[in-house]
Amino acid sequence: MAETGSGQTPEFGLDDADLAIEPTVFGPSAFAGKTVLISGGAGGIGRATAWLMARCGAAVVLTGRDAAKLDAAVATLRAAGLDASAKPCNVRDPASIAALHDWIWDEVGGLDILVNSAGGQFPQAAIDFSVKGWNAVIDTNLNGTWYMTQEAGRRWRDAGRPGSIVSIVVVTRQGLHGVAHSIAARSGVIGLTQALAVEWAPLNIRINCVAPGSIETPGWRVYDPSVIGAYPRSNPMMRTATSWEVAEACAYLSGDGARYVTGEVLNVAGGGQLWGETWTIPRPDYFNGPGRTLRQKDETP
Ligand SMILES: CCCCCCCCC/C=C/C(=O)SCCNC(=O)CCNC(=O)[C@H](O)C(C)(C)COP(=O)(O)OP(=O)(O)OC[C@H]1O[C@@H](n2cnc3c(N)ncnc32)[C@H](O)[C@@H]1OP(=O)(O)O
Ligand SMILES: NC(=O)C1=CN([C@@H]2O[C@H](COP(=O)(O)OP(=O)(O)OC[C@H]3O[C@@H](n4cnc5c(N)ncnc54)[C@H](OP(=O)(O)O)[C@@H]3O)[C@@H](O)[C@H]2O)C=CC1
Repeated sequence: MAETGSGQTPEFGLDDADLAIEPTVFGPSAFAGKTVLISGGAGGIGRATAWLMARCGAAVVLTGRDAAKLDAAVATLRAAGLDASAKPCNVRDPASIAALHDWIWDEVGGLDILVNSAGGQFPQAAIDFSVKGWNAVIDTNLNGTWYMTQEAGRRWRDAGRPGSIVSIVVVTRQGLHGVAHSIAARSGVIGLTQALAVEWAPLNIRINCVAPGSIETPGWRVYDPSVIGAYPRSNPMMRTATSWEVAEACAYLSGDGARYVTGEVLNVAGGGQLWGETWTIPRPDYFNGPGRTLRQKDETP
């Protein structure tokens, strides 16, 4: 891993110097003339998506809560000759989202693509969730994604312009345990995406989700090292992935190559949606035992 322009190397994942040179299947003009808003744009997956689309000609607008983190990301993108700007916003706060969109439409000249990458959760057994903890995760991942999505949709409708949205979720069907609040929130986002794909087709707005597997990013800091050590075994490819591998999926789904695709969830999980398991908390002993045969079924495991 190389040093970033700001001299900081993230504990996990690719840094800006890596993102500046990662090879891509997309051409240098694939997003020319497009403005792309990326929430969580200074985080791992959002930052990689920003670099990819900016390197392919887009004007990228980053948002997140931490202004200093956003400014540092923009400085490095600009130093590479790319078109980047940022404005802080809390996706849990509709007023700050409205202010962000006012600025984008007044100062940047409108919007073409929204990537909802702001999100996260903390690992905890569901039975121990507090009301505040549950609400924090639902508010960030479900409500926050909805507020951003609705605001973008309204502006595109009012301007008579087409739009495209990609929301980052998690693999909800199997494989990710110890984050039930996040599974609930992301299942909501997936249902919302399917509903909006139909309702917003007349507005010429496409909307899809990307469900990443084990992607090495700064977001991993909240997981125990023993848990992180098991991530390569969460999928049949037996490896973790880079933020760049998710960014390329975001570029495909949000761009013209996917012009006939809406309401989809693209797993970028190395097949982890089919095989493998990931505990974000240490795996309970119950699941480490040999299991029971039919004759033993009434015995204590
Ligand atoms: C195939 C598939 C393979 C898939 C394989 C996938 C493997 C990797 C798994 C996924 C990885 C990622 O998504 S990583 C990328 C995402 N990034 C993150 O998750 C970063 C961390 N998460 C966040 O920051 C989240 O946004 C979030 C938790 C909602 C932060 O919300 P807030 O800013 O409000 O946070 P806080 O104020 O700190 O906390 C609010 C309350 O939440 C609760 N809370 C917070 N942290 C807590 C904790 N560690 N333990 C208990 N409770 C906690 C408390 O009640 C807090 O209130 P008090 O009690 O009053 O304090
Ligand atoms: N990494 C992985 O293995 C996986 C990640 N994902 C999901 O992908 C998405 C991106 O994750 P990743 O890049 O890894 O994580 P990061 O933690 O690196 O990035 C998430 C970003 O979201 C921003 N954010 C969080 N809450 C808010 C908020 N209320 N308002 C605005 N911005 C917010 C944070 O910025 P700031 O602190 O400045 O607000 C942060 O930079 C998340 O939804 C994550 O859960 C899903 C599966 C696996």
